[in-house]
Amino acid sequence: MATQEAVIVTKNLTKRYGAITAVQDLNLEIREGEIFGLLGPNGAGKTTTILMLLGLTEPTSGQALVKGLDATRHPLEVKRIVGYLPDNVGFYDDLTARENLLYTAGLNQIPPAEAEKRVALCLEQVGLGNEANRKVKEFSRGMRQRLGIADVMVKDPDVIILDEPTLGIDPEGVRELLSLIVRLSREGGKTVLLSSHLLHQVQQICDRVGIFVGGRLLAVGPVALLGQQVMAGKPLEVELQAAPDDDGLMAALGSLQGVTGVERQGAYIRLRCAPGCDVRSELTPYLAGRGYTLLYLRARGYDLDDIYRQYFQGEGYNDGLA
Ligand SMILES: Nc1ncnc2c1ncn2[C@@H]1O[C@H](COP(=O)(O)OP(=O)(O)OP(=O)(O)O)[C@@H](O)[C@H]1O
Repeated sequence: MATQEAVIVTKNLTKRYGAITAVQDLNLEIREGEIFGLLGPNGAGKTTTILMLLGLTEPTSGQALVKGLDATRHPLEVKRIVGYLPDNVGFYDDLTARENLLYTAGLNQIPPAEAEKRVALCLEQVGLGNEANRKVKEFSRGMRQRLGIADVMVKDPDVIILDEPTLGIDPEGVRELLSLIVRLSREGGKTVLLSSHLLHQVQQICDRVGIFVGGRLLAVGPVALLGQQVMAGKPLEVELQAAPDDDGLMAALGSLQGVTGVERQGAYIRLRCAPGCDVRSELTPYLAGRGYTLLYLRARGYDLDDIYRQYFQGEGYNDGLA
């Protein structure tokens, strides 16, 4: 569980590449044991931020601190406490999973007997215990990512940074990977920073998210709170499905008091409510009284896709980033 102690802190962190400002005045605090999602489209500055936190890129101005250590001044100490999974993790394809992790253990000066134990445990933790002696070239992308997490775990870091960890993995693989990340945080007490543009996935596991666009952090908080902020003062829109889905249903919905608009959107019907009005609690009895059954109901604007879109629209971005 997250405590109040900040493990990752950035203070007016800024990085310019010539005329391009990749990261602008970033002020962020990530607490111990927290899973924090850094969200943004390609080019938002996520990777640049991560590289500055690891001491791999020098900030133009400002500071990146990990457990109080300035990443620019103490890159080696920071690397000791941070495990980093880049978006394109590299392994020796002709070596087995176990041999690859033993190599990492060696680089981290873990004594051989201890290394054998840790490697076996890490492979077990990521569900690759039975694949330890298979060559990595036979692994799927999902297996490689899990091996990447095992590789990060070998040195038992306090902080884990994952750059687009779920990219290119099938839905089942994504589920496994996300539950693994949650276990590392909840059971292992690790602080996790992950970057992603895959919103539904991040929404499931992050305690807080930061929305990052054009090098600037536009909003930070738990997903539910960001939803409330984005939607404050706007009329409620709900999305629903009901059966039987006939013309009478549309007419009935249109005559419900407090509804100002009804339209079809693909498989769903979208209702717009009058300002300050919320018809959700009335819908089930209202429809049941007219012979309809409510099958699905959701308030729009409160999940991460909607929140993200609102911020992008404000910044001149458009849809299609799910
Ligand atoms: N070494 C570099 N030299 C010049 N410009 C760079 C360099 N690295 C990044 N940039 C620029 O900085 C901006 C932020 O890039 P960054 O890779 O941090 O974004 P990102 O959010 O991680 O995106 P992606 O998901 O595509 O990796 C981009 O405009 C990019 O072109």
